[in-house]
Amino acid sequence: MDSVGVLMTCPMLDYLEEQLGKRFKLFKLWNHSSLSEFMRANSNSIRAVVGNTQIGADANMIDSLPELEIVSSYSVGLDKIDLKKCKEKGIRVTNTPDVLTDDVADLAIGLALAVFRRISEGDRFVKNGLWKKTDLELGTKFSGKAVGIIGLGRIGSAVAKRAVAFGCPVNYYSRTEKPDTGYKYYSSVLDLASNSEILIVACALTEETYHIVNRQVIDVLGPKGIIINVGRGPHIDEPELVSALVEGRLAGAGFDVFENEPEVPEQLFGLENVVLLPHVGSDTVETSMAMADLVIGNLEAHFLKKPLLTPVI
Ligand SMILES: O=CC(=O)O
Repeated sequence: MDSVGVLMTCPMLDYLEEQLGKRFKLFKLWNHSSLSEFMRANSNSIRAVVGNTQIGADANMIDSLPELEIVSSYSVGLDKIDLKKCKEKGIRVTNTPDVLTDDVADLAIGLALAVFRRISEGDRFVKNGLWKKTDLELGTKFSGKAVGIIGLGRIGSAVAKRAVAFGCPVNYYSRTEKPDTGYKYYSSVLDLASNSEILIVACALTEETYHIVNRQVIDVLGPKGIIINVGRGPHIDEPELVSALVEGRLAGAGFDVFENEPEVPEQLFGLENVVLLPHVGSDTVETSMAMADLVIGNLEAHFLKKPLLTPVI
């Protein structure tokens, strides 16, 4: 397979780069300053693209690669891939589900705890020597709070399971009610928010879920409410969320994702009740390796004409 051209769109994991380099003819897009020159010279050799949450395969890229057969994404999210175009052109698509579910769900609960119990704030407080002068303000209990989950897929269900272990009643919104969950279903996000004390966004980003958390949702969650986002930045109307936090119309928030990563609204930097992470939901050693192995396994399966491990298309 070492003559098969595989294009990586941006740096991901050293292990993935090494392993792809051992098996395929690897092209690294970020090493080329002129995209058009790169495409002119190499587009006919590239049969696979490996993208991620930053750079996937948009319509432009797909159209520039006439020999493209497969997009193997180093992510579970597919929002950076033009799926419609892939379908039209018969290009296969794979992602990395399941292996990252636990990590993302762990992080959602971690962010909730960090916000409710002031963990990041307390860390800054101690490191800045403030403990000698005063006490950290009281936190808020997390156990038992009504948790509202947007999206009860793999990750949302794993978040729900963890929330139950904290004694939290679980509510959820999804397009359709899931049978036999034991959780309370709401067919509107607005109703979910008005019946929850913490809202956790865990759904896929699609046209329907863009800005699924808007001003109205924020307002019904109210000044005691907390929002956690481990989905995608564009799930939330970010300027509205920032205003709500700055004006005290929300109690706090924890974000792993933002609308224009790696840009983060600077108004959030001074807010102690907001915990910010650089999109690291699946970034553990164990999970990153497992994701890389899936990316490679899907490519190998495709070029050996075997069934894909985790096909999307
Ligand atoms: O955000 C992470 C992913 O989609 O894998």
